[in-house]
Amino acid sequence: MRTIKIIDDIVKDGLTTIGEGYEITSDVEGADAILMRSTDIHGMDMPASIRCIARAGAGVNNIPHAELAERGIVVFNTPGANSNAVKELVIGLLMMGSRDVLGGMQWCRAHEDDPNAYAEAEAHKKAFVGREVKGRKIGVVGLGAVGSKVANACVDLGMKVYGYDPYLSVDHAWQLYRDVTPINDLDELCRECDYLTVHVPRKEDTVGMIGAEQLALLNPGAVVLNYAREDIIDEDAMEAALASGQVKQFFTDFATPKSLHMPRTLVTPHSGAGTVEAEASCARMAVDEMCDYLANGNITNSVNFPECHMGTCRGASRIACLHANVPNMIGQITAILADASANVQRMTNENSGRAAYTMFDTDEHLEPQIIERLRSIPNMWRVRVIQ
Ligand SMILES: NC(=O)C1=CN([C@@H]2O[C@H](COP(=O)(O)OP(=O)(O)OC[C@H]3O[C@@H](n4cnc5c(N)ncnc54)[C@H](O)[C@@H]3O)[C@@H](O)[C@H]2O)C=CC1
Ligand SMILES: O=C(O)CCC(=O)C(=O)O
Repeated sequence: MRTIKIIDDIVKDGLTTIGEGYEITSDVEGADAILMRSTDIHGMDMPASIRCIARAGAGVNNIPHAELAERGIVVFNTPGANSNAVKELVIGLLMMGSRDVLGGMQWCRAHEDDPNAYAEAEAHKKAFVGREVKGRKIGVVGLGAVGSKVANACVDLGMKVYGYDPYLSVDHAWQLYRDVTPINDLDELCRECDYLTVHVPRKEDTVGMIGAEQLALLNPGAVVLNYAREDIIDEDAMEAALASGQVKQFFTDFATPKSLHMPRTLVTPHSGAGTVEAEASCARMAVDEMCDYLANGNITNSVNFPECHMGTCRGASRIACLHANVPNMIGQITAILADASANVQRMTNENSGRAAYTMFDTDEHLEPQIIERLRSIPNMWRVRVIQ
């Protein structure tokens, strides 16, 4: 029986794909895997039993995945599974930033006991006049699963859409409407934008990438949205831009001590992906990735190990080796197997960045001392006997 520790609220619907042979445990100690969402697990004592962590969501800045790779722990995420939810909210907020919907509603509520409210509303409605987004310029920073959908939806709204993404994947490029104009320079993208929205992961080169300089390039009275991570946009710079009127309205999904006190800032409680559909599809994808890894060693959508698929084991035994991406690892593995006269049925090796993965099926079970020899190869992070 394999055991899974669930951190965070994972919707029941998403757990339905956990098949037989798995049980949910309340104790992380001794668990095989962790299923989680946004809790920050930096600094968490990670038991040696944990083989993988599946993050039901896109961002993995809450998980020390590089460090965990070296402990042989595979970290998965669920690319694209919640992107439509974020897109829909961003488009809704774009409208809120263009028409004073909230101000108008608050005015009506404040007049709930006024018998003349109906007539007074007609007289007051001018105070809530907005502008249309059609024909306005929007800059989209990051054109991945979320950004590409936001950009396309803005084209559908008749906006002039510009996108900045130096690492744009071929898949996402294919999905982009041809009316989205790619811009190779961030400052150029920001220049004279009426709207700016960020959809990049939190990493070294994205933290604070929108600062005072970029905000100053926007058209005065611009609307800015941050549904990526709290520090992609420099908060001090944003506060100053809001105070000067350079930014008319700021929407953010992150209730930081500062954002909650900034003028003309509307904050949501990290609810960009908060739809039943997104929660279920993230959970299902995370569960599928986790179970396929635990049962078969296959890796899909890992952020710290390469993609690797060998179906189900057809031999007597399947062994997976998680190791550093350095020369002569396969040479050392095969030398040990040759020494043991082990017949390898199938073998695959993949690498990405600092990590590599070698998986093989053998005709017979390997003796424990052979497994120990594999484990003792320098730069070998973990050897799993899957079957
Ligand atoms: N508020 C919420 O509930 C949610 C927030 N997010 C956040 O949004 C981020 C993006 O999500 P997805 O679109 O699903 O991820 P994704 O990985 O599909 O897209 C990210 C895009 O950012 C681009 N990028 C990376 N570095 C860049 C840079 N320096 N400059 C410009 N572009 C850069 C990548 O090339 C990629 O195309 C996530 O990492 C997460 O932090 C995602 C989903 C829900
Ligand atoms: O799990 C969540 O609720 C947050 C979603 C998110 O931020 C992400 O997918 O990156």
